[in-house]
Amino acid sequence: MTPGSPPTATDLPVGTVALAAGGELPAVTVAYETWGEFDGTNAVLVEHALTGDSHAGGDDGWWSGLIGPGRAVDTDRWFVVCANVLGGCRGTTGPASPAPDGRPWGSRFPRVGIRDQVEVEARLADHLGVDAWAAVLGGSMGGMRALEWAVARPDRLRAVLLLACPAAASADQIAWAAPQLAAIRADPSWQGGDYHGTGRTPDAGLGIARRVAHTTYRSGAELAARFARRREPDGRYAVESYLDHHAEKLVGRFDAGSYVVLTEAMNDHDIGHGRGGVAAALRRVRAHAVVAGVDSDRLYPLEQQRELADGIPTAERLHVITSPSGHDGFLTEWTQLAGLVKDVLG
Ligand SMILES: CC(=O)SCCNC(=O)CCNC(=O)[C@H](O)C(C)(C)COP(=O)(O)OP(=O)(O)OC[C@H]1O[C@@H](n2cnc3c(N)ncnc32)[C@H](O)[C@@H]1OP(=O)(O)O
Ligand SMILES: N[C@@H](CCO)C(=O)O
Repeated sequence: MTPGSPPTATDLPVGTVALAAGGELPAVTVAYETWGEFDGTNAVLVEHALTGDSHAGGDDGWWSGLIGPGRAVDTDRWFVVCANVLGGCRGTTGPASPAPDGRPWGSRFPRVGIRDQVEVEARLADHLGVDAWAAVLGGSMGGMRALEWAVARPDRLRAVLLLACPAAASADQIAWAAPQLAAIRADPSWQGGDYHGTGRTPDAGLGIARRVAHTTYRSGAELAARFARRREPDGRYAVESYLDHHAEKLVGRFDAGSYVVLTEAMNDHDIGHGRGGVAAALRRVRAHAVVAGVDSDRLYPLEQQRELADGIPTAERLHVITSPSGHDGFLTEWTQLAGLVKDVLG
């Protein structure tokens, strides 16, 4: 494929995955896209967040401002790979996928973690012939996977960008996830997680989850500046209408079962578990590390990225992204993100 040409999208079977917490998941498929041309040393892995997918680049990708010819991740130079995460709903095996018996996994889908997700990505790297990534870049849940790469497979990446992510999910983050999970499970259409193929989907529950989550992804100051106490012609507060819109969009493009699986994977994230604690785990990192947070992020506050920057021997300092957009700043602040990406890619 020639640099700058359209992405290639592929489904790759990677076999049975032995899960870090026990048990196994058979017949796993990973869906991924690539941009640019592989020369043996120039592969960059981009890790998506909770509701993202493999479509990071191109003109309509979720990181389109950063990935493409002449952009910070220049696809004329770098071979960019982005895979849909294990447990997701965009091609990689998740609860909506058929199990080996042909029925959807549904409630039978096991509890998978960030470590399992990275194991699947490592098999993809093996398939692509990538011995070591030039860099792994990720924010939020994608940052958790990038960190897992750097800690668990230090010889398989030369640089890492960790954006708006923690060493371990905090009580506050698990707390914000709790009403989201409860809303989905309380929806009568959830049917214990076995709603796939029944013609009923827990849209109301997923929509409530997104409203809660999206509020935590933005800052109070931003909401005040954008919406204040204004109302829509139908009487809803403008900020309610905004959340309704984001709920409706997510319901239209995402599976509630995946939302539950991935939210629990984030809750379970603890880079130090079984590795002598967070500090010991962070000391394993050898890749050049750039760590950044968003100053207005109330969900993954800067203290968490400071812990990473202080604990990772190869991280020089904490970079602070200035943004009114809260946690979502890692998806919107193109100019500042481009500077960080250039720093990582050297
Ligand atoms: C493009 C894709 O395919 S996305 C698929 C992959 N998705 C991901 O990776 C998830 C990551 N993305 C996201 O979470 C979000 O889309 C973000 C963070 C990028 C959005 O951030 P921003 O660009 O700052 O958008 P913002 O939060 O201001 O929302 C804008 C939307 O709100 C709508 N909106 C604004 N005010 C109101 C209001 N009062 N009432 C109703 N809707 C409103 C806008 O019309 C706009 O709608 P649109 O997105 O359908 O065009
Ligand atoms: N807006 C992001 C936030 C999660 O980090 C998403 O939907 O994936």
